Amino acid sequence: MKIFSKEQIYEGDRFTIKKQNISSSELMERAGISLFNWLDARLQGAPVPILIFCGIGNNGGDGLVLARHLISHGYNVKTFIVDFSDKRSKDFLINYERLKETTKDWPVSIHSVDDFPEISSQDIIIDAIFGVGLNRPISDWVIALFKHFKASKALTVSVDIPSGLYTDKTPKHEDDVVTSNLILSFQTPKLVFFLPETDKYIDQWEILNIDIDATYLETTETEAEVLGKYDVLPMYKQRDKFSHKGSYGHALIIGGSYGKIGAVQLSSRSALLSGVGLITAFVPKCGYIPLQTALPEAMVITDADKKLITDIVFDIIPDAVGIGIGLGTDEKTVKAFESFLKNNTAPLVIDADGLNILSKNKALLKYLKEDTILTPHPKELKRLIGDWEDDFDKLSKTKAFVKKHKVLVIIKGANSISVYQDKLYINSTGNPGLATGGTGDVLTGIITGLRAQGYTALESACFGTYLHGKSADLAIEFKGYQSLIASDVISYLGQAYLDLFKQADTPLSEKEQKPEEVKK
Ligand SMILES: NC(=O)C1=CN([C@@H]2O[C@H](COP(=O)(O)OP(=O)(O)OC[C@H]3O[C@@H](n4cnc5c(N)ncnc54)[C@H](O)[C@@H]3O)[C@@H](O)[C@H]2O)[C@H](O)CC1
Ligand SMILES: [K+]
Repeated sequence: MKIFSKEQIYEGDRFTIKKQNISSSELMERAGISLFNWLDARLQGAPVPILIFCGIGNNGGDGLVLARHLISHGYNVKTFIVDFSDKRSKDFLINYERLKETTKDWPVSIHSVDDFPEISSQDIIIDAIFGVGLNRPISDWVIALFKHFKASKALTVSVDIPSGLYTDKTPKHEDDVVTSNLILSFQTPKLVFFLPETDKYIDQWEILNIDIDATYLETTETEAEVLGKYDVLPMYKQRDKFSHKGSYGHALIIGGSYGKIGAVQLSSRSALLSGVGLITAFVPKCGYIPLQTALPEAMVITDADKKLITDIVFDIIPDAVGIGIGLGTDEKTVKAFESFLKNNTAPLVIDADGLNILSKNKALLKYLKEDTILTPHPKELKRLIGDWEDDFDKLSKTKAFVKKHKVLVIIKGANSISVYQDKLYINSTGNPGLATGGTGDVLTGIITGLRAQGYTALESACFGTYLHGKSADLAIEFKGYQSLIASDVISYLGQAYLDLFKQADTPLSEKEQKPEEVKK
């Protein structure tokens, strides 16, 4: 699913209005009706007090449309105008008048703390104060209103985006944003829904369709995309009836040091279960017996040294190499890594100590072949690209790094982001159960395995992170968050593949309804 920027959202509005020959207030009507349909389907006419707080721009306008439809369907609604500016938008004003026609009374205006209404924990707050148009610091009394919402403990539903959240920067203080329980966002999720620093403002979100022109949605290139099952499914490569083990590539995992052989075992096993035809592990001598015992399907090549990798030489021709897991950063290993980088021609995935060696020896970056995949967690990324001011700065610095070195970087985290050629691909699977040792080794193994099977760097990164997260999602249903270990993620990889072809068995939600159809 594409993530449109604020400018692209406004452009999509203009395009749709022109192409469908509708007015901007008709588009706002759709937005308000989609909110109404969503709420009505859940509330089923319940007389719960609904307090709608509207700003003076189009986000507020959406709130006014919602208020009108709820009121005319008999709901218990109180509408407030948060009067932070007298520059009311045209469509706000149209709907302000329309609401008056419906209720025969003006909504209540709030100008200061003295005007705040009492809010009970049983009420529902609709936050339609600021949408994507927020562009400067918010007045103190409006921030006090956000705090008043929070103190009430009422269920809070934000229209489009929690008020106070910018689309392109991180808020300075936590109190500057409405604490919302649910965001009903129009047409496209916003990038801030997926970033670690803004995660605390995002509880649940749903996308409401407002029929923005389909051609515009399809043809507009976006900076970011969030990848779900139907985005990765076309990447899947079917297996051919007459294929043999040579058809699915030979992956080589290079890593391990004394006490860290398990990492190589996890990576190699993951590569195997990702579907690779052959797997070889290159380890120090101490890894020979453990690997041959625990993973009989793997071939093992050993370094001359017992405990460390000191010279990476082998006589196989791998289709992809994953290097760095459990490797250590001993001087001899650094030398071996350097000479390997200079000579390697196979598609490459670098993780863990491989990344740490690169960070300490930036001169080695020039040896990275195009489309090398780097899989840093945030600390490794910081060592690689330097510190950042906020998540947006982190993304732009990563993009610059990716462009300069012509590589692909996967920023690992709750929503792992693959950064490639100026674009961000956000993974949608995974859960906090993955916060445990070894899961990164598993990811490296899966991605190396896919790469060896002929998936492109981008496909391997996107499909690999998807499968990795999906395995964990399926595994926790039986293991729970606490007891999930990296080996479980590998065990459920087969289920994650099978799940790609399972049909959704949930009925179509209101999201798929035509927004024009107000339910009677
Ligand atoms: N395609 C869609 O997604 C549609 C979305 N809609 C809704 O429109 C808003 C965006 O509306 P806009 O009028 O551009 O902005 P806001 O309502 O978010 O902002 C209010 C208004 O206030 C000014 N402003 C910004 N920051 C401040 C501040 N700190 N203090 C005072 N005033 C401020 C700003 O200049 C704006 O004019 C979107 O989120 C959706 O809810 C459309 O209804 C349909 C299409
Ligand atoms: K809002």
